[in-house]
Amino acid sequence: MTQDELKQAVAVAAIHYVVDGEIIGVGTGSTANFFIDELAKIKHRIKGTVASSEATAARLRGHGIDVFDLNEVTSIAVYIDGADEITASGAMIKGGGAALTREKIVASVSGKFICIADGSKLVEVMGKFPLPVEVLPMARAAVMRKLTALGGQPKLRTMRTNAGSDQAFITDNGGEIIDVAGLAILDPVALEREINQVPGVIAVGLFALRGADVCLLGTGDGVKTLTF
Ligand SMILES: O=C(CO)[C@H](O)[C@H](O)COP(=O)(O)O
Repeated sequence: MTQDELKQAVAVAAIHYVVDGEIIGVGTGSTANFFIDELAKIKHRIKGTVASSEATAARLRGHGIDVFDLNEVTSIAVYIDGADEITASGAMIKGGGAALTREKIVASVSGKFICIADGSKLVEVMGKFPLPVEVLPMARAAVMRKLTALGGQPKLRTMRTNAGSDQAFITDNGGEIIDVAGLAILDPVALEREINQVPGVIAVGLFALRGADVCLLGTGDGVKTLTF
């Protein structure tokens, strides 16, 4: 099976976790996009959604699915999102799609976090995928020095402009993303706490303090359910 077929399979499996009549938190990325397309088929069963990015909100609205501002909502039954890496204990690296801050906020107010991922995302030790950290632009250099001191190799995420030059990638929140390579994350909870308290950090893409409750993992042998 291709990686896209595995993503599609876990998106279909995730529909089982959608709670009728409730608000559903929706993540960002290619796997989440497959899920949005599946959710559209049962949109009459849910009250609406909260989106973790402008891109996700646009895709949901494109399907005619209601998207609520988080401030209008008191509870979210379940949050469904992909991951860049996930461990056997449910800790994740997220933020490859630059939506880590909103993803963390929506996940934090959700009853359950269902991670949907193809099998390549399951790792023993996280860190091969560079850890995304969203920062206030004025703190970029200071935070990079701290991340270097922690043993990482930080790099500012850039994007190519229409004019062909590179400029800092700007998130939905007006932040910048630093991708940190070279970390072997042996204690994800401790590292998440440590990076969280660096002034200028908006959010770190480590989801260990609040990890996944369930991971639907797409494999050649079908969708495996890991419960944490
Ligand atoms: O954290 C994310 C976006 O910020 C995504 O969940 C993560 O990057 C996985 O993306 P994909 O489903 O495209 O592999």
